[in-house]
Amino acid sequence: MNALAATNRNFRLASRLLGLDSKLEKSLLIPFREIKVECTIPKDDGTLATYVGFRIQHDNARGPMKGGIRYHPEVEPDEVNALAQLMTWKTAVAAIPYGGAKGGIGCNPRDLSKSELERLTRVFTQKIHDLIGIHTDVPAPDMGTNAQTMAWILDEYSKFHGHSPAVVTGKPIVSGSLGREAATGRGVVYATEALLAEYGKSIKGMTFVIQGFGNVGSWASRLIHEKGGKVIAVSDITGALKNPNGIDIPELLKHKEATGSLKSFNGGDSMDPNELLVHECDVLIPCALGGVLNRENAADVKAKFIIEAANHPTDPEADEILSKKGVIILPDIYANAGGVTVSYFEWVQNIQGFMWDEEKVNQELKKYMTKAFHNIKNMCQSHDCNLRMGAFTLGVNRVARATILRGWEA
Ligand SMILES: NC(=O)C1=CN([C@@H]2O[C@H](COP(=O)(O)OP(=O)(O)OC[C@H]3O[C@@H](n4cnc5c(N)ncnc54)[C@H](O)[C@@H]3O)[C@@H](O)[C@H]2O)C=CC1
Ligand SMILES: O=C(O)CCC(=O)C(=O)O
Repeated sequence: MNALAATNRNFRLASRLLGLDSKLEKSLLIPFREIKVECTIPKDDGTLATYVGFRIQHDNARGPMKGGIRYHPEVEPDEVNALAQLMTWKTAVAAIPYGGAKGGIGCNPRDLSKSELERLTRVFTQKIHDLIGIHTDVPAPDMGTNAQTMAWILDEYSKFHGHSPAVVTGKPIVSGSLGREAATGRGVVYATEALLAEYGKSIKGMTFVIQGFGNVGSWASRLIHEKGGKVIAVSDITGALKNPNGIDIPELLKHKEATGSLKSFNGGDSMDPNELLVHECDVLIPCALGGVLNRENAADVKAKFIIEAANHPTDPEADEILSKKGVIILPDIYANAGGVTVSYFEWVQNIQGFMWDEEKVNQELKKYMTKAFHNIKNMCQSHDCNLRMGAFTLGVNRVARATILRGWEA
């Protein structure tokens, strides 16, 4: 099932549990604005290349729209639409005053030089600068983008509107927030701890398999390792490796930093990346692409818990198979909300012109993640549903209430 159909399906199931009427359902589902732009840049060799960029602004009933910008060859409008909608429910689950948006450019950032990436980011910003803003839509990093990308967007945007650090989050520390780079991975760990505590378990001594070793996957791995969890398999686009005794994550981070790859690390054996998702473990954490758990592999998954650090890693068909097997899934719109929560702290700091220390950022993040988990559990009890529907009903209900209060449902 494609990402948008899957997201719409989860929304409709939640809407039914909440008893929303069809007019309100429609107004919650239809995106506010869909932007598509062609970005032509000179390549380093003098030829011209054109890339298609999107920004889908889904909903602003609860505040400015918020969400990352992804650079990946598979970026296409339906998926960006789904990701934008997920942001609307995620910011509501996290109880931060934002709506949802997402953007992306169809390109392979690994094939572009740094100066080509800078030119592409600046052209994209020139095309959308009038449609984003501190109180309208605030982008952030996602797959294939990082703090440097955000610094280029800020610089280009500021040429048109004056210096405006709060127009993007996930920026370098000079005007960003301490703790933002680690925030999604840290939030994943807080969420995992909250879930495991329900089962009388903790991270220490449990086995973890992690798909993706970029921003989210590497921070989640590092923090799990620090807490005594055993990361027994990891993968990225360059390959996968396993070690039943636990991978030395600090050494792997050094190896990745030095070589740019997981390949030829001597602290583990290489493995088939497709086997990674069905590898024996206590906790599986997908931290890369959407739809990786699907009807082809769901029946073979051996993990007892799945923490959705990636956005929409589980196809609805897989959801059904996994839930019949008794696998507990912590859904993306909660599990990876640490990133956007610290983005909110960054935005607040930029607007106030006052920087928090890292301890305060992490303490506040833990407070928001813990509270959201308990709010989700309450929805699970009152609607007799699983964690995904608990999170969806929580998020959709908050957005529905704001929509009605603003008189937008008609
Ligand atoms: N960066 C953030 O703050 C947030 C990211 N997310 C989600 O987390 C996921 C990862 O994002 P980031 O870590 O920021 O991206 P990133 O670009 O820093 O890292 C992505 C990682 O996935 C790996 N990867 C790509 N294709 C793969 C494949 N076929 N098999 C295995 N690994 C593969 C890459 O090699 C890389 O290690 C995405 O789904 C993103 O939407 C969610 C919330 C916030
Ligand atoms: O930090 C943000 O504003 C958005 C992060 C994001 O794109 C996501 O949570 O999927």
